[in-house]
Amino acid sequence: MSTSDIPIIDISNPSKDVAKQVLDAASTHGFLFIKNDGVTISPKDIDDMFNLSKEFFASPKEQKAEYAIHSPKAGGINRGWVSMQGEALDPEGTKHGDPKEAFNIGPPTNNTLQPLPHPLSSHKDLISRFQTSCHTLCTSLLSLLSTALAIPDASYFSSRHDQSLGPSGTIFRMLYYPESASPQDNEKTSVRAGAHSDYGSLTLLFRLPGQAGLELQTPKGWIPVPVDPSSPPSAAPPILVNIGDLLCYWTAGLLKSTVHRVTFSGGEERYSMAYFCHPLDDVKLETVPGRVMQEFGDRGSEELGRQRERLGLAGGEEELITAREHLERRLKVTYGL
Ligand SMILES: O=C(O)CCC(=O)C(=O)O
Ligand SMILES: [Fe+2]
Repeated sequence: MSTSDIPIIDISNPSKDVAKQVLDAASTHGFLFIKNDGVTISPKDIDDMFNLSKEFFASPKEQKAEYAIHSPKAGGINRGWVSMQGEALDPEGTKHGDPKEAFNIGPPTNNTLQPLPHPLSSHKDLISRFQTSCHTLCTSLLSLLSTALAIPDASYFSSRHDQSLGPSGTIFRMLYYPESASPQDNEKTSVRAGAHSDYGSLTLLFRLPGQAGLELQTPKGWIPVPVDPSSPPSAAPPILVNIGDLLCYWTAGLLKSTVHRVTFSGGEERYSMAYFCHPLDDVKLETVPGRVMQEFGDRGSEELGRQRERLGLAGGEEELITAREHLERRLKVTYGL
C-alpha cells in the first residue's frame, strides 16, 4: 500500500456504491479520507477550534494542570489535560512518554460540558457544536457501513451510537506537539506520538496544512499520510477517518484497526484534533449481524489476534462483553488505570 491508495470518498450523495467504497477502504487500509462538503462540519468551526486549541495550550501550565486528566475537577476518567510526556501510546517504544500535550473533552451530559479551564470555558458553544457535527459525520459513516455490511436493521450502528440514550466513551481531543522533543529521550526523539491503534469505533482526524508527520504501519513499513492528498489542494481539506479497535473487534476483524504514529517532520510545532467516536457504554459487542459478516466468518482471526497482543491479552481469556469493558482494557494499558 502507498499513501495514494487511501481513497478520498465523497459521501454527500449516499448510495450503495458509496457504502461499498467506505467498506472497501475500512476493510483494507482501515483509513479513508472523506471529502469535506463544507456543511456537515463547518470549515470555519474547524479553523476556530484550531485557534482556540492554540490559545489553550499557550496558557500557563499551572492553569492547565488544575484540570489534569482523570481528576475529579476535569470531570473524571479520560477527561482533562495530559501534560508533556504524561502519556505513552507505545509504552514499549517510548522511554519517557510522548512529547505532546492533549486535552480530552467528553460529550455534554444534559447539555452541559465537563468543567473547562480558560479559554475553553468561554467557547462552550463552539466546542459542543463541533462535537455534534463530528458525531453527525460519524453517524453517516456508520450508516454507510451498515448498508455495505447488509445488516438487516439499517440503524444497527447509529442507534448504538445515539448519545441521547446514555453515556459513551466518546472523546474529543485537542493535541499539541511542541517544537522539540525531550533531550532525555535521544534515541526516540523522532517519534511524537508512539505507535498505537485507536480504541473506539471511528476516529476523525483534523490536521493543519504543512503539518504532516502521521504514518501508517503497513507490511512494507511506515508510510506517510498527507494532510491533503487532493490535487489541486481543496479549499477545505478532506477529513481523515480511521477504524478503531472496538469496531475491528465488533466486526470479527473485517474492519481494520491500523497501527499509526506521529513522527517529526522538521521539528516545528504541530496541532491536531481527533474525535474518537465510541458506542454507548452498555452496547454488547456481539459480532455484527448480516450477510457480509456471515460470509466473512472467522477470516479475521489474525487481525483480532494482533489486537489481543496489543492489549496484552493471552489466549483463552474471557471475551469482552460491552463497549465500556473494551474501553477500560485500553485505558488500563495506556494509563495503568
Ligand atoms: O496527531 C495526529 O496526527 C494523530 C494523533 C493520534 O493518532 C491519536 O491521538 O490517536
Ligand atoms: Fe491515533
